[in-house]
Order: sequence, then structure tokens, then C-alpha cells
Amino acid sequence: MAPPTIHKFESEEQVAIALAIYILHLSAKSIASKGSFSVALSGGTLINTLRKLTEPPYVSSTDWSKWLIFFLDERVVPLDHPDSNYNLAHGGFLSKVPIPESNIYAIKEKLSPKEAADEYEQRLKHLVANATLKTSPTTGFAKFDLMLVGIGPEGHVASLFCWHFQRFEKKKWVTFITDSPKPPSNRITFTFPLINSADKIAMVVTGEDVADVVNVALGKHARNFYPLPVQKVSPEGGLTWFLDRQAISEL
Ligand SMILES: O=C(O)[C@H](O)[C@@H](O)[C@H](O)[C@H](O)COP(=O)(O)O
Repeated sequence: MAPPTIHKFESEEQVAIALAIYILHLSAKSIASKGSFSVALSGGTLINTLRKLTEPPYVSSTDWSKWLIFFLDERVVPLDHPDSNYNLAHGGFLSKVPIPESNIYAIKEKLSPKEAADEYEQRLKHLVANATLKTSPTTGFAKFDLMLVGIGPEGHVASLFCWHFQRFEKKKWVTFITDSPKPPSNRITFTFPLINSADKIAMVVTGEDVADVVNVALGKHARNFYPLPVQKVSPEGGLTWFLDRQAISEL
């Protein structure tokens, strides 16, 4: 993979604007070339940083009916629960743009974490089989046009945590965790082979609490002899970091 593109901004507000422009550019390319734009969302502060997409002039700059929304990781709770990533994304983003409800792929409720992960994986495989999603010719996993990824202060991405075996999964597309160190404990998550089959990934990293881990991942002495989950992110088409001043304060 080509080295990542790193964008540094003075403020979170500037990150939000640059991110909206980047996403809209990709959506236009993707919709023009194949009629749809598949996006996988993380939870956390990312959703608030997507707010510019819901505001003029950005909100009228894409064909929202062509967007397909997925969840890179999800907490196994009812969809209207305050911990649900769907609920967060719905309140902060999805309810404010005209993406058809049928294009939003939330997890199924009332399943165990394992059942929810298996069901989501089967749904993705079905969408690949009926050509709604592309396949990576290199890996055979689904190829999302864009994944939007946040990082935790100890280097996790999605719900792939440092000391948990899920980060080493090679075959499954979606797996589950029942002892997540970040509450709530029950979650499902895309695996690294699926994440790294994406075309583009944007790492959206703001705030002081991630400054140390940004230094570990991108600093002069970046170490990768035992890579943190964030250091394993390496999509097929390109990785772009969006960082604010606080996130790079240790660089
Ligand atoms: O559901 C989740 O908890 C996430 O998808 C998780 O991976 C998140 O993106 C990071 O923990 C960053 O979260 P913050 O942006 O809130 O720090």
C-alpha cells in the first residue's frame, strides 16, 4: 500500500469540513462509476465530526439515494438504546439526510453477540452475491468504498482491541466480543481482512486523549514490532488521516 496521506488541521471544525469534502468527492466518483457508494461507520466522536455533511452547502452535494450504510462495529443492544452505534449515527447523521431506510444495514436485534455477528456476515455475503457490494479481487472479501474509523486512546479500531484474539481473525468477515474493555461488553466487529479489503479508509482522530497513540502510530519512533490494532489498518486503495491540533500534540 502507498504511504498514508496525513492531513493535519488546527481545529476539529476544520477536520469536519475537510472530511465532508473528502467523503463527497469519493461519493461522486463511486456513484458515477458504479451507481452506489458503500460506507461503513464507526461509533464514537466520528459521528459528530460528520455533521458538516448534514449542513449546507454539503448536504445538497451528493445523491443520498445511492448511499449504502454499514456499521464497522456495533454494540449488541437494542437499536434505540443509548449505547447503540446505529442510534448514535441515526441521531447525529442518518436522520438528517435522505438515505433510504432500506439502504441502512443495522444489526438485527434480539440476537446473541455470536448470532448477530454471523447474521451480519451472512447479510454482507448475500449483498456481495447479488452485486450490491463489490468483492476485493485480492482477498475475496467485500470491498467497501469507504470506511470511517476512529481510534481509542490505547490503539483500538472498530471493536478490535489490543489484548483480544479477535484482532488476529483471518477467515471471518464479522466477529464478536463479549468482554470489550470499552463498555458495553457485547459487540460485533468487522475483522482486519474485511477492513483491509476496503478501497479507502479515513482515520478520523481528534482530541487530546489520542495524542499518545497518534505518536506511537505516526511519530518519528513509530514502533511496529507488535503493532497496535490501529497500525494494522492498511486498505487496498489508500489510507487518509484527518487529525486536529490536539491529536498531534505529542508528535
Ligand atoms: O463503537 C465504538 O466504540 C467504536 O466504533 C470505537 O472503535 C470508536 O470508534 C473508538 O473507540 C473511538 O471512539 P471516540 O471517537 O469516541 O474516542
